[in-house]
Amino acid sequence: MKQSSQLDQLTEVLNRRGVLNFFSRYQQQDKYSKIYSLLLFDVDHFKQINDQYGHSDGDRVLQQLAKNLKSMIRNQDGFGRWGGEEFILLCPGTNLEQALKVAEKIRLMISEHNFELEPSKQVTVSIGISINKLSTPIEVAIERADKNLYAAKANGRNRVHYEVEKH
Ligand SMILES: Nc1nc2c(ncn2[C@@H]2O[C@H](COP(=O)(O)OP(=O)(O)OP(=O)(O)O)[C@@H](O)[C@H]2O)c(=O)[nH]1
Repeated sequence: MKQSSQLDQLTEVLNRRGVLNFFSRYQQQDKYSKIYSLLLFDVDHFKQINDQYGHSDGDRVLQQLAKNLKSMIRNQDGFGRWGGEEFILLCPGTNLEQALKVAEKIRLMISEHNFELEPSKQVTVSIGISINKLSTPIEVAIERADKNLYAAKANGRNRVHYEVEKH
């Protein structure tokens, strides 16, 4: 059982503190994986959903989204709500090819899910990815993923973005 101080009350997935705690345990204890990937995703035009259907339907969308995600991630992954309509998935030992597959699976699953909004509406997410060494601090990994999330939004939303960083 996770402590309630580490769970988000609305969606019952890890909250920010829970994600940070998951990460520090992973970074200290993992002896095998040399890399981790981080997926940062954000519901597209969520303000419009709130405005059109009301805040409680908006809340329900976040709850269903979190529930669906929880059912498809691996045991070793860490998943939580980073804030507002933004979620984070941390995948130990996952390379770019695998991360792109996971992200695309999530994107497609959300875009095809019936959120039972009336009138019906497609809900989509944009996803930014970063691939990191085990020693990379989570703040850096998030910053990298956030740049890619921003690009995914700018390129039209409902998409996954990853760009190799130039050093
Ligand atoms: N219902 C509900 N709304 C929330 C919650 N947390 C944040 N929001 C709303 O989420 C909305 C986020 O809006 P923006 O940051 O403008 O982004 P967006 O409309 O999703 O647009 P893009 O991210 O650019 O696609 C705001 O209107 C917040 O009020 C929550 O717990 N429940």
